[in-house]
Amino acid sequence: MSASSRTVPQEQLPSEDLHPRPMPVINLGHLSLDSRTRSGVVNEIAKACRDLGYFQVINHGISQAIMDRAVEAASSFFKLPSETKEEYSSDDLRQPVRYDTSSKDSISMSRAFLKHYAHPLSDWIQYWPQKPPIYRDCMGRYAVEVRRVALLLMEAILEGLGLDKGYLKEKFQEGLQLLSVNSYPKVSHGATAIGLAPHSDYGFLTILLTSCQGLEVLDRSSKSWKTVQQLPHALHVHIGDHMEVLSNGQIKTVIHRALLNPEEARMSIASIHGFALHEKVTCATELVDEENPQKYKESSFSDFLDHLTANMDNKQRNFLESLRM
Ligand SMILES: O=C(O)CCC(=O)C(=O)O
Ligand SMILES: [Fe+2]
Repeated sequence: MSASSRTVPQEQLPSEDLHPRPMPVINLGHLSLDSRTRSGVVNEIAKACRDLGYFQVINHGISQAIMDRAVEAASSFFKLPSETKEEYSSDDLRQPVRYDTSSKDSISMSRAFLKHYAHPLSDWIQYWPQKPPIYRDCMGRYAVEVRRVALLLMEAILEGLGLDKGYLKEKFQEGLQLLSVNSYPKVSHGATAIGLAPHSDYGFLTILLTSCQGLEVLDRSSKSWKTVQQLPHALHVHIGDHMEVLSNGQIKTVIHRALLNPEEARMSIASIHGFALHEKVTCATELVDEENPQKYKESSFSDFLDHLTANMDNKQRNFLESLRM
């Protein structure tokens, strides 16, 4: 993740409204229907990506039970005693599993998180917490399902950019999946209402499952925060830094933040999808020409980790800015 470096600090901008405004909701089931219906959905996704960079998906094929159990596993993990959770603490960003609280990374204002890789599951699951006993099974099932959705979405987004169906398919198939499992307390009197400060996510796209309202996205045209609606059985999707690079700036990364919920403690599970650790992401040559010269340098997830490590205490550690040509 990279913190935003816009001129007005996003922390200081008020949320535009207290009530969620409708956001595009895409029926993913329609992607597998006849080609006319599919291209209608691809166009809807392309428009949402170009205009906003975020949308929600329904009819994605992940059962409510799988989603509920993943949230339950996450919430049970954070209820464990601190000593148990701290077994996973590390300053080394390359550890396969990492637990931390607000203190160290410069964007967690009031958040505890557990981050771990999830694909290929058989390589990583051995490092995941064994407590609570349901964690590996419930989070593993969700991870596999949400990755299937991410691959479907990637294919549709690339198609919407005019790239071939199957563009870089192998690199996406072999790509990494990072789960950021987040826990926020209920807002308490006199404390900051921001759980996670404004930032963008590094990968191509992020799919978020949240237990209750709290996520906000920065609307580029009005420069105001939009509350992300909490629709039953929907998942929220937003574009990350590497999709902006791949599309040569045709679609842009999304600055977002998490507010604490006044009613209840909040859990979220962000599934971030990118290429494999050392695989470089570059602007698609098909989207570069004289009128649209290459706008970003190539980079990998490993380069991103190096950037974060070198800018640990720096709130302006914007990865995407460092790639601009
Ligand atoms: O908790 C949320 O709603 C957002 C989490 C997030 O942005 C992240 O983990 O990168
Ligand atoms: Fe994020």
